Amino acid sequence: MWSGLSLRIYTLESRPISIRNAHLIGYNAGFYSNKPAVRWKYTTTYNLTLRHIQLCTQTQEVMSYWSITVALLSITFLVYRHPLKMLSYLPPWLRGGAPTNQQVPPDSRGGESQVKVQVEGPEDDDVHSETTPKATATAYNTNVPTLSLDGPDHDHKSSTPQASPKPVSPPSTTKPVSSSRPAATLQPSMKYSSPATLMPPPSRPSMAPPPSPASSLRVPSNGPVPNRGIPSNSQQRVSSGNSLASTATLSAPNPRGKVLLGPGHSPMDWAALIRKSNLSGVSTFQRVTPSMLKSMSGRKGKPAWSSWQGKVYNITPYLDFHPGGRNELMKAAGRDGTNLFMEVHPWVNWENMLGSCMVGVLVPEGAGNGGSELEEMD
Ligand code: HEM
Repeated sequence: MWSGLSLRIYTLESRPISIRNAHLIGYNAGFYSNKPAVRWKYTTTYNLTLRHIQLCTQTQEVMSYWSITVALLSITFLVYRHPLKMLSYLPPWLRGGAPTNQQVPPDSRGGESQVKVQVEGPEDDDVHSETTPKATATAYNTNVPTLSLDGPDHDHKSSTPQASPKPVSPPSTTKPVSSSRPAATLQPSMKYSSPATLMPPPSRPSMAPPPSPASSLRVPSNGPVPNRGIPSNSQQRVSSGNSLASTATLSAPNPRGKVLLGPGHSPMDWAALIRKSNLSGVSTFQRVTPSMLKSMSGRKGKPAWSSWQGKVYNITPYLDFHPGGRNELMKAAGRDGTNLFMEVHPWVNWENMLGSCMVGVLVPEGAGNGGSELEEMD
């Protein structure tokens, strides 16, 4: 109806006019017209326009009332069905005395506000029967459930699950937290997730060193070398038991070419002996010439000396302790025994075993016996 009347008015005036002034223009045009038909037409149009305007005005009023009514009903329905959600759309000044986390920073809230949240927690069951401000507390408590765990006041009774931290209280070893910050609520979970409490003790390292193929060939840096068998390519010599043989060593060799040592002449006994006394047979270090070394052959009451890498040793005390026998060892007496030694058992540590038997150093012929110089060198 509205659009049809508007079209008629536009047609009569041949130009767009506002609806507010259309009836005035049509009325004036028909009033001053000489033709009755035109006058009637315009008058009718005028009357229709007036009626239309009246209808429109009434329609607008009715529509306005209906719109307002529908809007109010919708808002009421939404507030009734979703009070929490609708509360969030309200401006802060309309929420009144229901502070939320978004309004107040966590640091500025004291213990009283937190306790208030706890007390209002049980009222969540009455959300359907309470008004909108009552539902405000429910919304706040639901959005921030952790605030109810760190409430410092234990005298407030609360039936909410969040307000019962006692069953999961931290262990006694945990550092107590005096503050009511939410960090205290994390302690129960830290109890079960701490690696320090769950980490098993480290396994004990084995006291025995790992075996290695080279360990059997390693030359000990200190102490005597144990009585070991010769390698397959060693040149074993059987003790023949000549005139130099004593009762300390037996002439019967074993399959490895070693002789049977007498009682008290084991390698262990030799190790104990060299720790106790000086077995060199001289009071000071000697400058030993080759002729002097040759004279010390172990015969005719003289000690048996042997040189090894430029050093002279008195091997006489070791004769009865030598696993290869006296005769084998005497082959190096009065001469340099390096080659013989290295041919049989290069793995043996000569210096350690005969350290207490060292006489001096081998010097060229004519260098003389300079004991004082040896002492200075030592
Ligand atoms: C003065 C220096 C010497 C020392 C400290 C010495 C020490 C030893 C030791 C500790 C053993 C036992 C080796 C083992 O059980 O693995 C041994 C064995 C033996 N040594 Fe000597 N020795 C010396 C000189 C000589 C010389 C000069 C010869 C030969 C000319 C010789 C011939 C033997 C033989 C045949 C054996 C037995 C086989 C063996 O166990 O290897 N040794 N000696």
